[in-house]
Amino acid sequence: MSFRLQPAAPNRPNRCQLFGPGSRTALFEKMAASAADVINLDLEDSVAPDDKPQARANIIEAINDVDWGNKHLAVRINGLDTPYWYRDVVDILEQAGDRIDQIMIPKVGCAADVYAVDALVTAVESAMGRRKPIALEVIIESAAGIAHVEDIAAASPRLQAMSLGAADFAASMGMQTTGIGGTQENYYMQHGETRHYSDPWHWAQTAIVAACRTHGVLPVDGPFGDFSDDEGFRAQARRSATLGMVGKWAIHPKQIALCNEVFTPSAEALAEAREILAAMEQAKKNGEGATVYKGRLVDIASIKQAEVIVSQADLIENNT
Ligand SMILES: CC(C)(COP(=O)(O)OP(=O)(O)OC[C@H]1O[C@@H](n2cnc3c(N)ncnc32)[C@H](O)[C@@H]1OP(=O)(O)O)[C@@H](O)C(=O)NCCC(=O)NCCSC(=O)C[C@H](O)C(=O)O
Ligand SMILES: [Mg+2]
Repeated sequence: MSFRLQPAAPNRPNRCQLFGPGSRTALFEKMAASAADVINLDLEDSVAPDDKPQARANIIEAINDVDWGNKHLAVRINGLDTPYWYRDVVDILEQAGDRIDQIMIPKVGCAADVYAVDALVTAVESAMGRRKPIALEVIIESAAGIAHVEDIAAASPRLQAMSLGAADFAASMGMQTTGIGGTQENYYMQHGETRHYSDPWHWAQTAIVAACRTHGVLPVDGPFGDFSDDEGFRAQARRSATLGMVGKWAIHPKQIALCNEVFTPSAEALAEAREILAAMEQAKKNGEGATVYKGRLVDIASIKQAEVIVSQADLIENNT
């Protein structure tokens, strides 16, 4: 136990991050009208190289002109290994108004990657007299990223969120799969005649959650590629929520409701959390630190567990 308190993560809903290519302007109004908490306008891998300048211009226009309501509005810039990223940052922060909230940095491999973008953002903000500080989010999607995950989580006071990018992560790790998230056919234990499927993303997810929780950053699960597989999406998202992630990406509008369903505590979970708090309140009055709730132990740590669920529900109720 450390005497230092764990810092709180940003107090905003982040159940669903809806992505759309900056080159598909027809999607922007639909994204704005959706039920996603966060919008990620993309300049990176969903935009072909020849379309990058036009996509940048489209996104600047959309930031200025579309009514984004109360959505947290982010732009995914190109990676630091490309010639595009600095112009993404400079053009957006020079030409887009204050409605933009956040820049997402893909393929972050070390803390210095975040430092470099932070330095550029800080310089442009200062030169332009921008009053609203731009937040950052990062994607962990490489072997280097996961190896340096804790340093990355601590890299900038601007950092608000960190996602696992399953597709690039799998490629960087040399994983033998073309699936983006979810169950992988060849990742199982054999017990007698029965296959027990295991979760190849689990280790990276827990490393991300631990790094994020240590440094007050929101941990987010990335894409699930097969948007025709609702149950596969639910299973992946439920595992992520159980591990402490606060939300997941939607790469198709079908996935928005699934994100919101899984990352909003259910009425049953909320009722149980409130009953545990009431049971512990009664225990306190009785001078006890532990008591029995539905035949199981609850103690002072149970109060903190229950408060996670109650505060998630309150946050969503107060912001939607
Ligand atoms: C996946 C898509 C290319 C599918 O597009 P489309 O063929 O148009 O889908 P549908 O015909 O099924 O669309 C039905 C209606 O929904 C609208 N739509 C489609 N996509 C979106 C969206 N993203 N936001 C809002 N609305 C959307 C269509 O216009 C249809 O509307 P209507 O005609 O009125 O009914 C497409 O969904 C898409 O481009 N998705 C996002 C892709 C993307 O951004 N990818 C980047 C993130 S994932 C990644 O980069 C990997 C990661 O980094 C890693 O390494 O893991
Ligand atoms: Mg990627």
